[in-house]
Amino acid sequence: MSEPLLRVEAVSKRFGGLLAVDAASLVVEAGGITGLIGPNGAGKTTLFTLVSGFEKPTTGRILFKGRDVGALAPHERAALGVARTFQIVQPFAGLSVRENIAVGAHLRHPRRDDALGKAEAVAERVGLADRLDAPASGLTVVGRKRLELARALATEPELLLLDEVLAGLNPSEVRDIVPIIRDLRHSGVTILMVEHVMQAVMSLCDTVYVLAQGRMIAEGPPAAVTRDPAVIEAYLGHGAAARLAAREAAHG
Ligand SMILES: Nc1ncnc2c1ncn2[C@@H]1O[C@H](COP(=O)(O)OP(=O)(O)OP(=O)(O)O)[C@@H](O)[C@H]1O
Repeated sequence: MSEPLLRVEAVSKRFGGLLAVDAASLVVEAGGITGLIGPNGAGKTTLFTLVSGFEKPTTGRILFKGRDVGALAPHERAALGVARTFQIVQPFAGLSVRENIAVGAHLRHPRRDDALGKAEAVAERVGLADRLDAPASGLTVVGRKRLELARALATEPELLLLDEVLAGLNPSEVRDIVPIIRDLRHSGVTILMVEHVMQAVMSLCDTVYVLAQGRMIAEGPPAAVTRDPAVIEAYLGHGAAARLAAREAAHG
C-alpha cells in the first residue's frame, strides 16, 4: 500500500497536568475527506494544532508524505502543503477581502501583483468574487467563513485542515458551504475536518475518527461510527447506548 498523505502516530500533548491528546493515531489518505469528531474538549483542535505545527507533540510522530514534520514550524509545513483554518476567524480587519486572501497567496507568489491575482481566482472558488474590494471587517459570519477557507486555500495546500467551518451557520448557509468543500476535494485537495454538524460529516466524509478525552475511540465509515456504542456513550454519557437500544426495541 502507498504511504498515506498524513500519518499521526501515537501522538500525545500535555498541558501541565492535563493530557489533552493521549496517544492518538490516525491516517488521512490522499484525495479523500476524513472527519474528526468528538465531544467538546476532546482534543480535536489540539490535534490540529499539532499537525499544523503551532504546538509540538509531547510524544509521538507526525508524518506528512512519509516525512517526519514534527520539528517543523507552521510556515515550513505550509510550504510543504499543509494549511489550516481557525475556529475563531480573525481576518485582518483593515484590509480588503482581496488583500486578506493575498496574505495566504504570498507563500507561493512573492510578487504582490501575482498574489493579488491568485486571490481573485481563490475568491471565485469560495463564492467571494463579488466581495473582493469590500473590507473584510464588513463580512457576515458566513462571509468570514468563506474568507477563512480562501486564506487557507490561497497557500495551495495538498492537505487542508478545516476546524469547524460550519459552526455558527444556519441550515441554509451550511447548504451553501458543503458543496464548496466537496468541490475542493474534487479539485484534488485532501481534507481533514473537525466538525460538529453531523449531517455534513455524514454526507462529506469517507472515514471518521472519534476522539474522546484525548483518546481515539473509534474510526470507520460515518454511518458505522455513529452507531458504535462507545461513540454514543462518549457523547451522551454512560449507559446511553443501552438506553437507546432498549427504546428502539420497545418501539419495534
Ligand atoms: N494551550 C492550552 N493550554 C492549556 N490547556 C489547553 C490548551 N489548549 C487546549 N487545552 C485544553 O485541552 C483540552 C482539549 O481542548 P481542545 O480545544 O483541543 O478540544 P476540542 O475537542 O477541540 O473541543 P471543542 O469541540 O469544544 O472545540 C481542553 O480541556 C482544553 O481546555
